[in-house]
Amino acid sequence: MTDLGDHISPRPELLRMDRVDKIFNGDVTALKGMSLRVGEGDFISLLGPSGCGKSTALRLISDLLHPTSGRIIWSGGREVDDLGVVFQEPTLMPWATVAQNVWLPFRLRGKPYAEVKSAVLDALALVGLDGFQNSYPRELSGGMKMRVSIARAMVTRPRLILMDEPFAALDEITRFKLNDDLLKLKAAIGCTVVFVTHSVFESVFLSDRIVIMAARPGRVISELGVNAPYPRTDDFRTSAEYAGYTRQATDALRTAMGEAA
Ligand SMILES: Nc1ncnc2c1ncn2[C@@H]1O[C@H](COP(=O)(O)OP(=O)(O)OP(=O)(O)O)[C@@H](O)[C@H]1O
Repeated sequence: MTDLGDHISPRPELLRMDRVDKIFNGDVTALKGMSLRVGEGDFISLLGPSGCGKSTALRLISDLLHPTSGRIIWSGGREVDDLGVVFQEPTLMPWATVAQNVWLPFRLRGKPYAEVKSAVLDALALVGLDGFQNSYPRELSGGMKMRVSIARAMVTRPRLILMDEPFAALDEITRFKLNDDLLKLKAAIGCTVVFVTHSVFESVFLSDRIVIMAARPGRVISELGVNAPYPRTDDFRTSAEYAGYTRQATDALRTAMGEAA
């Protein structure tokens, strides 16, 4: 399935996975022939059963892993500040304050706190944590810790944010709230998001494109465009249109799981 998404995403290309295979230890085919076009400003969800290679795809895009074959090409090349990553666990430093945690990507690039303080405080304000800069992670709820993790990922204003099931461990109400806020944040900073999830509901609410994957070997089997306008609110969550998209995504996922069985 090459040139996937060329017909669906009209936006300028940010990056492209071109027939990427990833084989671990010579015998585990985590991904086979994955092609994906990511457009500037897209919100793409990778949806699929456990083991279909969703996290492997994110790690390949973030350069933590290298393809066994195929290529990942950034249009116009990639700068160090172009990428932010959010994992399922907030992965905060417990001994450091919220502000020090969010400062980390700058610190790793040798930038003193005083120089980037306003960017750190802006990022915290954008995730709804105004005034929490001197708190420690242990003083925060699970949802607030995830907000810090998101602030850290976007503090350098990356062009692309990769998110690997960031809300899976949260209760449903907190998850809804973070879904709402993530869309607002994306609109505010104008970034592109590639988001991994097991949840059909979450993928439909957030995405303009859902890439459905199957396991053994991990591969893309179909793509669903969600052509509902942003901003999306609770009205969208309770609409017939939303129900229709969740039905289509569920059917596609069922096919993916059937193919994998
Ligand atoms: N470092 C590794 N070494 C060997 N095999 C690996 C490695 N990382 C992933 N795999 C295997 O590659 C396949 C895809 O794994 P991956 O974690 O990408 O799937 P996933 O879709 O993200 O799964 P989940 O939804 O459970 O997180 C699995 O069979 C997994 O066991």
